[in-house]
Amino acid sequence: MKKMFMNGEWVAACSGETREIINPYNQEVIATVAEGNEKDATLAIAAAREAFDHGEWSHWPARDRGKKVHDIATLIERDREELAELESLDTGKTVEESRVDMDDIAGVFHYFAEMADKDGGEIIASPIPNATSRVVHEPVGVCGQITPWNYPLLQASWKLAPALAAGNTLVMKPSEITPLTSVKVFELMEEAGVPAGVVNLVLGSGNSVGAKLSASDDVDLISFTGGIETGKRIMQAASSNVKNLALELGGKNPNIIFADADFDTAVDQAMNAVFFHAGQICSAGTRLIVEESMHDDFVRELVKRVKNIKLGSGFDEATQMGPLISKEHLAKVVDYVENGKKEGATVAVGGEKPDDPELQHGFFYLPTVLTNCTTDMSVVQDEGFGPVITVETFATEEEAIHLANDSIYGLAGGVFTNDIAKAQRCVVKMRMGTVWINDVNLYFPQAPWGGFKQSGIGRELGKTGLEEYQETKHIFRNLKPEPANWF
Ligand SMILES: NC(=O)c1ccc[n+]([C@@H]2O[C@H](COP(=O)([O-])OP(=O)(O)OC[C@H]3O[C@@H](n4cnc5c(N)ncnc54)[C@H](O)[C@@H]3O)[C@@H](O)[C@H]2O)c1
Ligand SMILES: C[N+](C)(C)CC=O
Repeated sequence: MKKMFMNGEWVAACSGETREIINPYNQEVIATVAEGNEKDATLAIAAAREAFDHGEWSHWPARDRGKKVHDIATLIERDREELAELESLDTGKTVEESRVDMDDIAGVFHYFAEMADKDGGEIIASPIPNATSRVVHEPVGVCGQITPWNYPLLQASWKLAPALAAGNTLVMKPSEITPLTSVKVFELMEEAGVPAGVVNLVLGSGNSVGAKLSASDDVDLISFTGGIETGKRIMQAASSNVKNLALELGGKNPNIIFADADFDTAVDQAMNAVFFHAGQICSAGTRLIVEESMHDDFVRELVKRVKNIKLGSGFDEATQMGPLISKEHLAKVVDYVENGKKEGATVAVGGEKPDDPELQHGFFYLPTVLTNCTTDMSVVQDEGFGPVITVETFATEEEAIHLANDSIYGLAGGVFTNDIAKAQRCVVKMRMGTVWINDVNLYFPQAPWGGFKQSGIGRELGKTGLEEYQETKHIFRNLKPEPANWF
């Protein structure tokens, strides 16, 4: 049984309960893990609180903390293949995709390790004579970190690395469906010699462990990646002690395709945007907004290529798309498409589960293109989180921008055109945290990631990703103390 990590020890759940982890490709049990609850969360929070309030970690020289974070990255690189296979077993994504994730993850740890000792604070020009004014950054304290199932270790790394580099202590709760690589990375952090109590892992459900982390007065910051409704609940719970809050929520991401775009690139990237990891990506380009004059050619080519996507086991090199994460999620995607059909969308390809006998034990759904879509349809407005792309058309640049912005979300979007001035005009008006020109779904440690509107609050990665884990302190020093004689 996989255990939880608290105060430097591997422990079972207080209740003794366990949970079975299922392979979404064939529904086989791949692991049994401890199933913690509020009591376990309380113990982990206490360990993190003690380590922050009375431990040495937050007072270590920043350079030494950076070295420790580098060591974690090196161990991830050493165990890259094991981690990638574990991630694919747990999520169903292809091992090739998981290998890319592991390289990204090691890169994130190296990036924040490098940043750990680069901040010397700032001297302010004091408006008061005979005084100095200095700004420094300090760790926030105890951080609660809650992650989703679609990119289990990648999303964890975006939280763990900056929190540690900045000198915080933390309690992480991974998704209860996909905890395996998080357990492994805590083993690596133990091996790297991160002091006891600094990093703590509690496994269990959102309603118990996650809710406890969000509401506890002993937690100073909550960083959450997941769905919008959960984010709203966490935001409410976090108000109990006015926690610092970072929310990375969902997206319904448009790709505007102008008729002057490179045709083959645009078709190819429209597919990359949505069919990686079966569309279970927050920034998946699920909403195609295509210029009227090229619509028919574009859809014809798209459908031709989508028909050839090979579904299967993530461990088969020929597989291009794996299953959805669970039976429940598959049922949601089925309903989502059925609703779209009722609203008038046309299924150009897909639109059902595959009938291939080899795929009947997994949670598979066919890659799907829906045409004749309009902005008022639920398939255009709601995040389906499956391999489903909707197609709308536009006649003018203004209309394309209007459609792209017609959403409660604002995570990411793309523009495909060979007219750079046109691209720049669109970028300025698109209300999203990331906009790609002639590309899709790119992210790297140096650039901030996060959403406008209801896609979230705050930014991970980049300089801002470290700042989320820092408090800012102003230190004023009077060089000529004397009575003010006001009273
Ligand atoms: N913006 C981003 O960078 C980003 C990245 C990845 C995923 N996501 C989003 O994540 C969602 C998919 O992930 P999911 O289905 O795991 O999301 P989810 O909201 O169901 O769960 C996410 C995490 O929250 C926990 N949780 C559930 N209820 C909770 C509660 N009441 N209090 C505290 N924690 C609770 C879950 O156990 C899990 O660990 C999608 O909407 C996707 O867009 C966003
Ligand atoms: C943030 N990202 C794109 C890595 C994963 C979103 O689900």
